Amino acid sequence: MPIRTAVPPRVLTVAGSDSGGGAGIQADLKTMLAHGVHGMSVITAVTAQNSLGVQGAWELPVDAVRAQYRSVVDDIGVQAVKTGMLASAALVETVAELLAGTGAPVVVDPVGVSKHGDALLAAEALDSVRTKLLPVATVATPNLDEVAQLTGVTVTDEDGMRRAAEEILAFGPRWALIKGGHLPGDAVDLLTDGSAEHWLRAPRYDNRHTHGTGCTLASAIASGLALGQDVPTAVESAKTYVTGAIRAGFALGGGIGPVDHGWRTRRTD
Ligand SMILES: Nc1ncnc2c1ncn2[C@@H]1O[C@H](COP(=O)(O)OP(=O)(O)O)[C@@H](O)[C@H]1O
Ligand SMILES: Cc1ncc(COP(=O)(O)OP(=O)(O)O)c(N)n1
Repeated sequence: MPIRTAVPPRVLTVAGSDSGGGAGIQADLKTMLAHGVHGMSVITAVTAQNSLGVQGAWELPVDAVRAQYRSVVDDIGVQAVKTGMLASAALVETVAELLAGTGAPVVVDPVGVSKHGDALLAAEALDSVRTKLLPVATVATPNLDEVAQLTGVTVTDEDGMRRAAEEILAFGPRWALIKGGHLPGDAVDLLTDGSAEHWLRAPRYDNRHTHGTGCTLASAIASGLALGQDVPTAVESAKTYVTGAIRAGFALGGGIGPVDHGWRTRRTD
């Protein structure tokens, strides 16, 4: 007797591997599993990484990235894509060119620097992110450091988040989600398409184990879009998921532990 007949939506992450399992491809696939979609990956770079930082990083050749993408898209198909660490200008441009033809919604997390301050994108790739990658994004999800790198705007308050969103939207994504996770006070993010404004507010959890927050949020948004949600609904629901994961983040190693991607299955209260 067949066990199941329904095929889950397929979501692709194009990102780097985090050996510690807290961010990157590993966070993305766990988040996708938690959302009931089928997660797939195009690995752009391999990092040696743990709770203390990034000890090494190696990019894959452009041809290896292209081949992984074609393998997945030409046979299996995708309902949404998320991008993360792209490492170099050549990889940013290759991925942007591939994504321009997908037809699926694309969530771009313009990963620049890890929480420990390790560079995950070459400085000379910033212009390719602005001119090639952001124009193909359905939603771009910069944190405030990435806003500063990409636009030169230093955000210190909610008005600054509005200005940052305008600058990011000028590069061409349909929606900008400016993450205010690095500001003090409540964890407030702004989602806007230039007309509608959605403020997402959550309590700030005083938990140092927050490795992988940005990857988790972007993958949860991509999962929601693949499930057929509109952008504001997918972002609201992703915010609820990442907030729960941060609240449940746990200590691993001697530094910053990961958020708990499985919090919905482990919570008892
Ligand atoms: N301590 C915290 N408590 C609750 N939410 C947080 C906390 N830190 C970050 N967030 C939220 O996590 C998400 C990811 O934001 P952020 O940490 O700024 O991204 P990144 O990992 O790219 O630096 C955002 O929704 C942000 O508001
Ligand atoms: C391989 C890899 N990709 C992305 C990141 C950054 O992830 P993020 O979710 O922004 O989490 P923090 O590094 O800020 O904790 C990464 N570290 N590694």
